[in-house]
Amino acid sequence: MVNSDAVTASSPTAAPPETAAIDVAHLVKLYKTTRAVDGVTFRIGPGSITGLLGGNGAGKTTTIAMIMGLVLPTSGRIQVLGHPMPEASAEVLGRMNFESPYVDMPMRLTVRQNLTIFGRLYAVENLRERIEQLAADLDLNDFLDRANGKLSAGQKTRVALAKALINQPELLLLDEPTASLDPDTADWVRQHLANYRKTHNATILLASHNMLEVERLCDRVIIMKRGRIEDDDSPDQIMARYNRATLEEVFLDVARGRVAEGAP
Ligand SMILES: Nc1ncnc2c1ncn2[C@@H]1O[C@H](COP(=O)(O)OP(=O)(O)OP(=O)(O)O)[C@@H](O)[C@H]1O
Repeated sequence: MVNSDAVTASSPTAAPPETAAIDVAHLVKLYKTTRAVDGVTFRIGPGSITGLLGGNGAGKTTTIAMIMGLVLPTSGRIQVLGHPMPEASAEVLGRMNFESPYVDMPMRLTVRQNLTIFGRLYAVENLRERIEQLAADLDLNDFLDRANGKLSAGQKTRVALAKALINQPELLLLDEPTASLDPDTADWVRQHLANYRKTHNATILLASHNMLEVERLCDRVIIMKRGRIEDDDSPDQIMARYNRATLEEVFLDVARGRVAEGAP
């Protein structure tokens, strides 16, 4: 159960710009005997890009799903844009959005129809123009009137990103945003996300298996292993601590149980 008293008790009286975009404390999710998330605490400032790294089953998707309010935590508390989740989801959901390759959009509807439905759900103003803008930005025009089910995996990923940006969210949660994209398109999507963050002062939390992506895009990296946070710092600091030149090498160290220098 989410402890809303704890939220009230620890809420800072600071001015809104200092309110964390995401603030989670002692988050736990149990699936029967599996501790998918096992006591996770972090705070993410507005306007930052944070990467969630970890091997298969580390708890990244579950963490993101709880922040979105899609999965209820077993215990712990979550605040998003200064509001407790999932209690205040009505106030918050319109200001955030997410993308996951595991959540498909209706297959028979065209890309334009799908974006129209999501745009209406988010009460987007001037929706037709917004869809045209996204189609131009994300290069969707060649298949805007094709059924979603007839797109390639990479095209679907771009459509999913358009859906995630339709309401110009302040907070964007991305689960492997460049999965199944070719290197050129993936690089271009990363550039788009970096620009979006800059122009909208948006906060982005992304789960990724692409270490280079995280190195290039993220100010901060949270490494998860078996539902817990194993490390949390800037990519440079983490690489320095493990005495490694790339995050990929750090990832292998963590996966194989090697310990960082100076670790407790
Ligand atoms: N709905 C569910 N029911 C039961 N167990 C689940 C469920 N969802 C996730 N799990 C389990 O919780 C753990 C964490 O899964 P999660 O999907 O959060 O990991 P992940 O870090 O996103 O992994 P991946 O990189 O493979 O996507 C895994 O052991 C998984 O099997």
